[in-house]
Amino acid sequence: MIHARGLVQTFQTGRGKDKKEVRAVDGVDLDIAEGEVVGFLGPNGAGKTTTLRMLTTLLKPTAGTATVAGYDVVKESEQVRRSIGYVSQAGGTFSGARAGEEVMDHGMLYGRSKAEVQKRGHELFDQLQLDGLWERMPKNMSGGQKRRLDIVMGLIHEPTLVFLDEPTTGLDPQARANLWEHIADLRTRRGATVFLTTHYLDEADALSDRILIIDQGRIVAADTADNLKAQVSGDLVDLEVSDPADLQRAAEHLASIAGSGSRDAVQVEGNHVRGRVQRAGRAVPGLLRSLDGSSITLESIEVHRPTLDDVFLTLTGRSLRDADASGAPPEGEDAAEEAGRPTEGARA
Ligand SMILES: Nc1ncnc2c1ncn2[C@@H]1O[C@H](COP(=O)(O)OP(=O)(O)OP(=O)(O)O)[C@@H](O)[C@H]1O
Repeated sequence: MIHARGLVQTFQTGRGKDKKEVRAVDGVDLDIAEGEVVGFLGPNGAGKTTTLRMLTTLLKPTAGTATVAGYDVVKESEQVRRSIGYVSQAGGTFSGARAGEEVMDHGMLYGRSKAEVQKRGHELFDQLQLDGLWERMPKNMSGGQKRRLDIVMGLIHEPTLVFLDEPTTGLDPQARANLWEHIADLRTRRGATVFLTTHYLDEADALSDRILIIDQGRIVAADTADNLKAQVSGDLVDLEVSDPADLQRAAEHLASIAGSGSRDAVQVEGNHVRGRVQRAGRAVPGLLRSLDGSSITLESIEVHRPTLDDVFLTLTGRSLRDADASGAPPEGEDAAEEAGRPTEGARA
């Protein structure tokens, strides 16, 4: 469904001697099969949107090739646009018509009959909790309602390949949960292929069959959430020691079952000692006995299964939450080769 080889996108930023080149996407290979839901995860500025814009034909690659639904993104961009649904991060601008009319126009643009679009449009309004808003002007909708209308527009022509750029950003928790259900449904009921970017770890985890992690323009991991988590060595054991004088001794006990067994495998912070332990569920009872035997008392003990953030930390040495590409130039400067962005409001 989606295949890319060596995709690169560079942007020129700054002027005169401050001029520099940003490699927003730096050699991305992708293979996404029909019916897969793939989560594209990475910190701000990692290159997610830029990759998506190349795949949806909005930006011409600086180098590399990609086919989407069997069509070349550069040579057959029109066919690519006809074959996909796209919900951009920024959302669309609307013409000033009522929401229902916008949806009707958009669906009919794709050659669907009026009756079909009307039926599907009302269904989507219902499913995305926009019921009663068919006659409302988008400009009089709340941010969350407008976001959901963007999603209706991206899905109205029943595409079997859907690109969603941070679909749930700006939605309240209930609308978010509702949209998750809808995305899961796209695959199970309609057999659609979904490629979604997100920086919400829980979202990627809950929805995706497979997760691609991008950092600084490069894919650093591609696997199921479970397999990625299995790469992180062990569960995090967090001991809170009652008496700070016992911290170093507690650290030695934890180190004896953690990672390489060396004292470096554990960290001390405040009253806490933390380290990664293989199969903590089995190792912890013995640890508690040995701490007890040394008269070290604990306030608490917690065991955390690895998260996708731990995966990112293991791969890059940074936490996904703090890994925003600092020092990156502001977006929108001197965009290179904007490849014929469709008219405002039109979604491919
Ligand atoms: N038009 C542009 N001109 C200059 N630099 C750009 C442009 N668009 C993106 N960049 C830079 O390219 C890098 C990748 O940006 P991109 O928007 O693809 O990241 P992202 O992973 O989607 O981030 P976010 O989660 O914040 O949307 C960033 O350093 C960004 O500042």
